[in-house]
Amino acid sequence: MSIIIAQQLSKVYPVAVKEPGLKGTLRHFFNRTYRQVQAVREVSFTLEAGEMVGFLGANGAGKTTTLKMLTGLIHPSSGLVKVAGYTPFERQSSFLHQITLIMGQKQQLIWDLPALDSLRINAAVYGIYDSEFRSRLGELSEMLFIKEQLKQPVRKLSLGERMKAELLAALLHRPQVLFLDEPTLGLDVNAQVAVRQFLAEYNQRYHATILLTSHYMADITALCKRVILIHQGELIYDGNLEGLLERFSPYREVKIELANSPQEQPQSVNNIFAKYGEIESIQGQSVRLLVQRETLTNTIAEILAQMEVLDLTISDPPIEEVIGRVFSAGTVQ
Ligand SMILES: Nc1ncnc2c1ncn2[C@@H]1O[C@H](COP(=O)(O)OP(=O)(O)OP(=O)(O)O)[C@@H](O)[C@H]1O
Repeated sequence: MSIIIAQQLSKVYPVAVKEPGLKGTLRHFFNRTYRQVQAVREVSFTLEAGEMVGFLGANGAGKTTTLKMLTGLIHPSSGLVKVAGYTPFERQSSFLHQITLIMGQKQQLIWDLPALDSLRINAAVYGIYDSEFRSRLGELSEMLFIKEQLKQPVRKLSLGERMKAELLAALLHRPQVLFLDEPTLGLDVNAQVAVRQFLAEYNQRYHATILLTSHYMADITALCKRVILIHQGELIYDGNLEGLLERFSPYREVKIELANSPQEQPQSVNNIFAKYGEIESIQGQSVRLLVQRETLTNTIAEILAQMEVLDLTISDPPIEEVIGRVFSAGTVQ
């Protein structure tokens, strides 16, 4: 059976509406009116044990709301949600032992204390015995390359070290299901890579299931074969990364290195290439075009027949660009 099941999951937030000024405040006090914000609308998906899935969406798409429903922090307005066989919002202790929620922008470690003290508190909360605590601490700190820093007050740690300590704290009870909301937010490139490597290793070692949101596509491409995309609260794609490119980008990027610089005026050069596809740039002998996938083979054959070409490469446009286009389009067919 799937370890995560979301069926027709919806969340509507009632938001109090207040007119400006004193009159508005008084009216609001005696007769409160509400507006409904549909944050998530009939979202359905399942995850199998051991899967690592990217959960993508623009700001305000409903990702955090969905994660909160999956971890039982909020009730769904309608729909069904099961995680590891439990109904999350019942918040049973045995359920909480199986999951963790890590939010990049929130911290659970106590700021003025060494991380080790917070870890000991967590161990006590989860009923982890001392010998087991030591062994898990040793294992996780080795995987995260953090040890001595755990003895310093958290406020003195770098952002990357703090995130590692946060991960350690969140995983001490060895959860099977990890919900990660922007775990690499604000980290420098090296720290991002370290967190990614750690997550991949945790997933492998414990066969853990991971649902991950991130605005850094590098996190997703490095870790997730499958992605779920939500847009304005609705699920618009669930499948592999390559399929996402096919579905939302009907183009491929063609880079051509010509043997000679075109002799014609810039406008005529544009006309020559415009018939092959959308011109991204023409700089000296280098031309970049977006060519429709269906016409790609014929177009390449024609270019090679018509021009002297030194080098030609075909690639998918960067995934950030494709997703950015989907989100900024406002609507998705
Ligand atoms: N407690 C709340 N009360 C009212 N509206 C809310 C509440 N939490 C979220 N919303 C609204 O629900 C929608 C979805 O928000 P959510 O935080 O789930 O999006 P998100 O995809 O996580 O965005 P981001 O990437 O910016 O974190 C937004 O329009 C947001 O304003």
